[in-house]
Amino acid sequence: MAPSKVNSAGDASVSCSQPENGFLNSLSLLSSEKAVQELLQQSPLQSTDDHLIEFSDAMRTVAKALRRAAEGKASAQAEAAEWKRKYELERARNLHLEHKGFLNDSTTYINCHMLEQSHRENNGDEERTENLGSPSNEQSEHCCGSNGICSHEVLRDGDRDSASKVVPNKFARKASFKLSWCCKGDQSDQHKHDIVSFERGNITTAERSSKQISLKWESQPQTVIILTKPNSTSVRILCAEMVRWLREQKKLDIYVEPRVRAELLTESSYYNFVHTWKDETEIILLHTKVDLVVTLGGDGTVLWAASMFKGPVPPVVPFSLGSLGFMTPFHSERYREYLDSILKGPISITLRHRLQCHVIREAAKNEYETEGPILVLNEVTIDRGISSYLTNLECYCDNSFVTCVQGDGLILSTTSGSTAYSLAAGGSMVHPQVPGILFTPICPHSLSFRPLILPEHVTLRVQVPFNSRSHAWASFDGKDRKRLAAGDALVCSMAPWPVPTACQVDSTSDFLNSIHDGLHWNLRKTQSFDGPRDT
Ligand SMILES: NC(=O)c1ccc[n+]([C@@H]2O[C@H](COP(=O)([O-])OP(=O)(O)OC[C@H]3O[C@@H](n4cnc5c(N)ncnc54)[C@H](O)[C@@H]3O)[C@@H](O)[C@H]2O)c1
Ligand SMILES: Nc1ncnc2c1ncn2[C@@H]1O[C@H](COP(=O)(O)OP(=O)(O)OP(=O)(O)O)[C@@H](O)[C@H]1O
Repeated sequence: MAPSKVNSAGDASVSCSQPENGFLNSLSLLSSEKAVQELLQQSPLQSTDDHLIEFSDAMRTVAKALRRAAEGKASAQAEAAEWKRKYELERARNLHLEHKGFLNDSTTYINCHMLEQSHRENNGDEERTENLGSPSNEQSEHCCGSNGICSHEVLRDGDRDSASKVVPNKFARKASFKLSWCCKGDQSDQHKHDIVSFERGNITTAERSSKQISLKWESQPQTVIILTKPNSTSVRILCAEMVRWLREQKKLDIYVEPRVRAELLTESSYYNFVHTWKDETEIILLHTKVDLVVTLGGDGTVLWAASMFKGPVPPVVPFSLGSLGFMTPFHSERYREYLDSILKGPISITLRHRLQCHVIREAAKNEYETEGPILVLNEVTIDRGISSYLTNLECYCDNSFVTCVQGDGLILSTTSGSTAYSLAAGGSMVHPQVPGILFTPICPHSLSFRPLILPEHVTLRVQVPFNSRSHAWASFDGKDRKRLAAGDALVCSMAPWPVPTACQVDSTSDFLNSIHDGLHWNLRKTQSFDGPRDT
């Protein structure tokens, strides 16, 4: 009988030494197959299997340990980056103050103080000093008491000491305001943190989700920044008109971008009073000077405005001069009427949450090499860029494995961004006031990949694995593309600084108007009355 062999893969191979004898060959084949069956049931193979199972278990344990180590590293790096950013912000602020002589020159101190005082008095605004400079003793936790929160809490403008008490900024010219959560048209007594109450052992939910947020100025706004869509004649004309009106009728200080100031001055030297800034350091400090942001353009201009404020954002009034205008409820023709009532207040606002993203490089030797955070109002997208290969993205939520995205990419979106790219990729539309993060795949190569909505408190990590065929690309509100190489990760969580946007009516009406007018949501001709019906 011809000898039968089993190769390393467990396949049987038969050597036939006498090919001329067909009958004998068939016989030997049959007996070889039998021998193979017998061999397969023998213990050496069984034990090989056992070893393989043991080995793969061990590999899995090693992989798990490696993943945990990588996760620990990523979150430590994210935390380090956040501390670095805070340090840099503080340093920039100190440099700026030093530059202005506020810190060292006592003469300047007094002069500035007097100047500031006289400016306030000229504006009939002595009250503002009290608001900003001397929080009363009862204001131990929230200076506005329990019925609402103040501007410095929403804007978190960093003027707090380590014990989290408000450090009064004597020179701040910013108007202060108070936010309160109203329910069915009434001012609610409940503070924003009263989401649940525990009475007599029962847990009940407060009606937080139905509450409209109202902003009430506690001192008159004095400084407005106008941000405009570039290369638009209608925007340029409106901007010039609005600057003149705000100056002459409302006596406001006005900031515009350097490009816009140059355009205004080309038109007339009248616009010499308009302020601008020179460099990034001054942009970082804008939120300490500006009371209100006005945008003239479409949604892209609102995104642009939000991106200028890497920390706290003053209330934004978005005027619609674009094609879609999901976040721009104010019609530009009626700007006088709208601005008049907004400057008086109170106004309904939508607190639009932003996501804070860190790119963590595998190659970073230490936390100082980690890139600074990027804040997005709509979404961060991780996609395949120009690569023709599927993305392979490992996703974790608070260090638990979520899934691997194999497809064109992944969108991590805010609820404000739910009507933008995420919607086009099949995500749900979510009211902007709902706190959450949307996890929406882009063209997943799988039949069962439904989009997710995760709670606001989670930290998401999207990692390009080492066995990925190509790089991935991250983009932030459709801008600023960054390459993610194998081993790089993007860590994303809710940012502490929302964008407060003024509502035309209220948060819910504005959202519904946008999906009806902007997207023609569920538009269908009404079925006619005549025809068959249930009897
Ligand atoms: N396939 C898509 O739908 C797709 C692709 C790429 C980017 N985008 C979106 O474009 C945004 C960048 O906007 P841009 O103006 O700088 O670029 P853009 O000029 O290309 O305009 C994108 C369009 O998206 C609309 N849009 C933006 N934010 C929106 C929102 N929150 N809700 C509803 N519609 C919104 C804008 O009105 C505009 O019509 C990105 O954040 C992304 O969401 C969408
Ligand atoms: N001040 C600005 N400086 C530089 N770029 C800006 C500025 N404002 C807007 N942009 C950019 O210009 C582009 C178009 O802006 P925007 O979306 O506001 O106008 P639109 O396309 O006419 O309106 P819509 O978004 O409604 O279609 C966006 O990509 C946006 O990022």
